[in-house]
Amino acid sequence: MIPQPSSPPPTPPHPLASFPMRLLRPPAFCLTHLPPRRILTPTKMSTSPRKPFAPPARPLHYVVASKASQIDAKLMSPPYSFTLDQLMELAGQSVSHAIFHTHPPPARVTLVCGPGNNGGDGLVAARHLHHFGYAVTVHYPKRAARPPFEALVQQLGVLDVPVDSGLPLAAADVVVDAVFGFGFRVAGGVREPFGRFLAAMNEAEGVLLAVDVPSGWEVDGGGKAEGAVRTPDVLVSLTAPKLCARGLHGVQHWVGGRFVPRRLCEELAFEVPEYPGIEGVVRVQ
Ligand SMILES: NC(=O)C1=CN([C@@H]2O[C@H](COP(=O)(O)OP(=O)(O)OC[C@H]3O[C@@H](n4cnc5c(N)ncnc54)[C@H](OP(=O)(O)O)[C@@H]3O)[C@@H](O)[C@H]2O)[C@@H](O)CC1
Ligand SMILES: [K+]
Repeated sequence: MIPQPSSPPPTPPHPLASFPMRLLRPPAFCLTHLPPRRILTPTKMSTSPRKPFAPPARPLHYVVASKASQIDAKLMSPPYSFTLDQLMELAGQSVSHAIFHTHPPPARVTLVCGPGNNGGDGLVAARHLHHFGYAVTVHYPKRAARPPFEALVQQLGVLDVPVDSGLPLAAADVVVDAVFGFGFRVAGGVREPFGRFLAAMNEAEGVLLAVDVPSGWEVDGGGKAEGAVRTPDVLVSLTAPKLCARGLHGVQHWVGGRFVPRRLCEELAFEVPEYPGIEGVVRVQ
């Protein structure tokens, strides 16, 4: 008789053997299954090939100033119930993202902020740009002494972002015009001290980027106040482009503000563009 090798003792069943397999698989978002993270340095970002621009499939919808303020008022009333702080944060963040796409850091950005909400958008953008690695300077000649503007200036102070009241403008690669938006009144021209700041922006070197509306331009038409800013190199329209942006040539045009409920678009009969992926801004021209 050939001795048979003694068989190993039977392995006891795994405690989870009867557990459904699909529950044992790691979920798709499990961190251990993500590919190793690539750290992008500013240099790598600025040299990476950019996606070619494809115009949007749907035609852009332009709004007049009265429609823009109606949209704002509705957004801040029930049932939409946004606060001004929220809208300003979203607007300013969109501007900072558009700057990142058009002019990645490292770069110097000078923002000129006006007395109203357009200026507030500039203050918010300045904070985000600081965190993205830009060298930021703010010029804010007429500070609004009310919420949320005071807090926005304090937040810049904590980051050591200089907030200057006067001129000359700090030298910059990108100059941001956040002086007037759809609240600008063309009658009577540009009042001081803003006339001097618009003139300084027109003389400044660097890319000129306008927030929502080029300052001094008639929002609803082709007119401009004397001393208005020149045609910007980049325009970031907020929520929906204003009528004065129609027919602009040679301007890189972005729209920001990916938060508008479909129901509001239907209620007020306006359209917003489609946004790619998780972007809060989209280039439309
Ligand atoms: N959902 C969105 O899209 C959101 C949009 N938001 C942003 O708000 C912007 C609209 O803001 P806004 O209504 O405060 O008006 P804005 O254009 O900043 O200017 C008003 C100031 O300018 C002054 N002023 C006027 N004419 C003048 C003149 N000729 N010469 C000198 N001064 C003049 C006027 O002074 P006043 O005549 O009242 O004395 C007042 O102080 C909008 O474009 C967008 O950027 C977000 O923040 C929120 C979400
Ligand atoms: K502006």
